[in-house]
Amino acid sequence: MQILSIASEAFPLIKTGGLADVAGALPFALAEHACRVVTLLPGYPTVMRAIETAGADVEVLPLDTVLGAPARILAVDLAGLKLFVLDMPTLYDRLGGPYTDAGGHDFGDNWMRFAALSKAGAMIAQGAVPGFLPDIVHVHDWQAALTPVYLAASNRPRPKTVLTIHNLAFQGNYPSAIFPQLELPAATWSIEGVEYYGNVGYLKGGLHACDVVTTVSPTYAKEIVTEGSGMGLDGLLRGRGSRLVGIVNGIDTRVWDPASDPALAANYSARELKPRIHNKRALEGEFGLRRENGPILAVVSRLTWQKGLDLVAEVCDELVERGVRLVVVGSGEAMIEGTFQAAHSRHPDRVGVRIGYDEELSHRVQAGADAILIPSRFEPCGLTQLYGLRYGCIPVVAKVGGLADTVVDANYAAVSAEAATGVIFTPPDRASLLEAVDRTLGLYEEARVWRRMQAAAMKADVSWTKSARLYAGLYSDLMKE
Ligand SMILES: Nc1ncnc2c1ncn2[C@@H]1O[C@H](COP(=O)(O)OP(=O)(O)O[C@H]2O[C@H](CO)[C@@H](O)[C@H](O)[C@H]2O)[C@@H](O)[C@H]1O
Repeated sequence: MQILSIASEAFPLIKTGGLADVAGALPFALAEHACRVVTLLPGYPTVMRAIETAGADVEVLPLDTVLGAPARILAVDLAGLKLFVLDMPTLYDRLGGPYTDAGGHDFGDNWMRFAALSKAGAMIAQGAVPGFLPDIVHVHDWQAALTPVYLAASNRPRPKTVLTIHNLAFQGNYPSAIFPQLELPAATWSIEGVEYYGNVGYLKGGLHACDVVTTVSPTYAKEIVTEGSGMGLDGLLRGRGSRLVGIVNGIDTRVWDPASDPALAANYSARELKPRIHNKRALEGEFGLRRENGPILAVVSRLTWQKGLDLVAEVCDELVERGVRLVVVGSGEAMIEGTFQAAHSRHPDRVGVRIGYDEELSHRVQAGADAILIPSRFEPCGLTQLYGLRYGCIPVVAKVGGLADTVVDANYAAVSAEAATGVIFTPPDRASLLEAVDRTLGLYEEARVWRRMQAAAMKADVSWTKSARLYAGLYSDLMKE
């Protein structure tokens, strides 16, 4: 099967969050199921530089103008991924990140940048690149969600389409004034098309037009059809019935492997856990933490309301009172960043804070901390708890979305059966979080129980194996329709 995947980021070329991890790892797992995936990415400067640095062979393929501007497709193999890169310097060759300028503000023309990505994807899906015709088009999030809309609106043969929701909070809604520039037929300005309460809704349009909607965990698939968690799209999603499927994310177990990870001070495994302590000592050094025997709790995350990190920021003093040391790596809302920094000033050798994004450091934190706090208010899947499991960094998570699907709570029965892999709490509020921390500290005190939990966590299957099989099955069912 030939799959065209369309995403606005893919690890290791460009990453701001979990979408990149999934778009970068799933193609490898799907290869085991005879799916050949080519991923279409925008030609951001980092992507173009990576191509140049690697000295990779680039095939340049002409493309008709995309939304009125000249464009071309580069076909290249990079970091093991087969890529199409949409080279449109007017849209992508600029300073900043994939979505924001150097000051962190959204680019004003993101509607055009990602409509162009979607439109180019639709053109490729219908044979614009000689010799390439996909069986399935798999698009990710609002940035690629217009591809199924363009395809459904065309009267030429088209492949079947799958749209994956990684986070319903980001929908790509824009004023109606942009509609004429999207080059969509007038009929798509409708309730079955992209019209969304008088605006243009990219995700909304895609959710209607695609053949199957998937999201990244079974529990999130159930949550988003409810009014409380559907973010305005629950009615539409309910209407899709069995065409909405939850498939839990895996992780790239080659990149995330404590036994061989080059970022660590010492490698270790479920069988040989002892060297893990060297990573803890190294983490204490790196963050200037007081060296002692108590636990280190960690946060590696966007510092946002979604992730519930205002809750952690507010209880830093209580954590310190309990003898906990805390390490925070992340960036996001200024209030939360400031609260963590203030906690660091009050407790410089107990609360270590690194504001920013650092991929290697995130590996060292998972290897050196004892537990990772993930008190998300909603979480489609979550990957940091999976990294935590793999690295024996016990996840302490809110009972939502994929967190509930991937962690086994250390209740009495699970601990007795040596099946517990973490601590789950609900609701995501300050009191429950502190209770969960107390429970975690109690488990940590019992060294044998803790070691067994670490071993169970590290043995949990967090790979893509099962889920890649589900995606491959979904694709082949669609092809038979
Ligand atoms: N400061 C920092 N330095 C280094 N690394 C950092 C970092 N901050 C975050 N990261 C990394 O970014 C990724 C975040 O992935 P998540 O799945 O936890 O959340 P995200 O909300 O981005 O993804 C959305 O999409 C994914 C993929 O489907 C879903 O799992 C998730 O629930 C959904 O919200 C992880 O790889 C994490 O290690």
